[in-house]
Amino acid sequence: MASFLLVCTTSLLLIILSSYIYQLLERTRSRLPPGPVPLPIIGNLLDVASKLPHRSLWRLAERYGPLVSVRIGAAVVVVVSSPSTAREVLKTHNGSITGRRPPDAWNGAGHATNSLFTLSPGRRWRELRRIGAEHLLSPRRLDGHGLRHAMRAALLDMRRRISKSATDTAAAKPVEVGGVAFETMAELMWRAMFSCGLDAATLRELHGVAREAVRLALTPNVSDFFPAVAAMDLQGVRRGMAKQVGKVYELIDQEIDKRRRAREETGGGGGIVDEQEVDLLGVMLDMWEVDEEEVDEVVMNRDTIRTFLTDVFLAAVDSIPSTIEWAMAELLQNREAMKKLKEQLNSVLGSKECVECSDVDGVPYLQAVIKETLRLHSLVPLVPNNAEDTVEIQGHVIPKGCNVIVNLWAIHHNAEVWTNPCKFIPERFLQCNKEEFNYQGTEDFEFMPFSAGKRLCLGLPLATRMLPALLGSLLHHFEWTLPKEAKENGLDMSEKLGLTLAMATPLQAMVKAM
Ligand code: HEM
Repeated sequence: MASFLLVCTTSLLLIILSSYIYQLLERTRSRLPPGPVPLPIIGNLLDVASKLPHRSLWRLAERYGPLVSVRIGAAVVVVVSSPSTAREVLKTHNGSITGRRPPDAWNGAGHATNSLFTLSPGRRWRELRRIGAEHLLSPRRLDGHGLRHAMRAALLDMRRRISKSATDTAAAKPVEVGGVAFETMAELMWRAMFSCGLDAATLRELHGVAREAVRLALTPNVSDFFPAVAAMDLQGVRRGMAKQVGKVYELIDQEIDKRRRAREETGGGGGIVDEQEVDLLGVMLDMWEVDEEEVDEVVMNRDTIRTFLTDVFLAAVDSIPSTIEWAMAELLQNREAMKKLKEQLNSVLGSKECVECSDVDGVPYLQAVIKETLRLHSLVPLVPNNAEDTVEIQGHVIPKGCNVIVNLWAIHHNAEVWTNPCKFIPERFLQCNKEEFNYQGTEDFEFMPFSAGKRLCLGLPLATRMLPALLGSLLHHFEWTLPKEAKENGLDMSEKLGLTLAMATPLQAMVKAM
């Protein structure tokens, strides 16, 4: 028995050693970008494993250069960390490096099958993306009557809610800034999707669901690095995600059923108020009905509707509140910037009851504060792609099937591009020509919080309208200060990475009505 065990152990060690040597030789032969030497089996897991991978990958780039390759379990990953290498991925070779390999979590409830975030750029992705960009989240639709009305209603509700805390001076308690922004965005999205508001219990439930779903979405998961064991879902991440996504599906299904019944009763839309017919669900149901008649071209059905609406809902209630929270945290610590911004808002808005998106176009410092927040706290720090063909970048080979991560956070902190990259200086966006730093992914690929190329964020038109309107509203109508404890001990600015990069300790602030 002992000799049998010895033979088994020796064989196992030999297999591990030879696969290790093979990996090293393969790396030299294949002209992969440089990187740390991988260990047997786990590869470079120890070099990159961290709760904040954008920072550990940034440190690797400082040592090995703007193109680094690492091996994590069975996967080869190339990390891109400079404007010039990002241009190669997001422009020159954009046709070949926009594939997706969805994290296993996204397979929960089959979500990845129809999710724009995880579909590879085939026909289904193209069609869903076109529908999203042209019909659902286009500037024309967002500036149309229905959505402008929903935005206004959500902002007025926010003002009312904060006013309650602001006037209750006897028991003045700090307000959770991200929570307020979450409620506003959730209300807005529900109105935009279904033309109805959310009751307090559903709002609370959705807050819990969103928090858990964004945590699970990118949780480091052994199933992603060792696909051979993925079916077991050892950490329960896929099951957890299925549960959260399932709750949103359930609420969306109820709205779909309600609307379909109403359409049947009124003979296909007649009698239903106009507002409902132009909301996102109304537009998607119209497409579904057309698709049902043309059986060959089915893109829209119950699955695609609920996946799309779940995606945009979660993206909006996570990304925009997190950005607002970071911006407020920076402004609360930088009283000069806060004062300057409030003065500009005051001179442009005067005593306006509600800040609308169109008003705040004329407040350059507000736009600069938002850009600087998105640079310093890059909300989506890492953009994952998959190479669908082998390509060559700056003399290195990126093999087909390899994961290619663009480290937007590292690019936004590149000291060759940004003076004092770790400091909050909104003025840097005022000193340059306006076109130079638009949001569409600049020509020089130095500032691109929404990424660039074919997979540029679909929510960009909504985000660039809601961010200034929301931040402008918070600041124009209220006076904000840090709670006593944060004033004395400093604010905890540490990060937590979920679907987006959020503040690890939710920001609390004292508020007074103006
Ligand atoms: C501060 C706000 C936001 C930031 C910084 C942001 C950033 C990003 C980034 C960096 C990507 C990855 C692009 C790529 O793969 O190259 C992305 C994708 C995406 N975003 Fe956003 N986003 C924001 C808000 C939103 C909102 C509000 C929505 C929806 C209403 C949204 C919907 C999407 C979708 C659907 C994709 C996937 C696009 C695709 O792969 O085709 N985002 N976003």
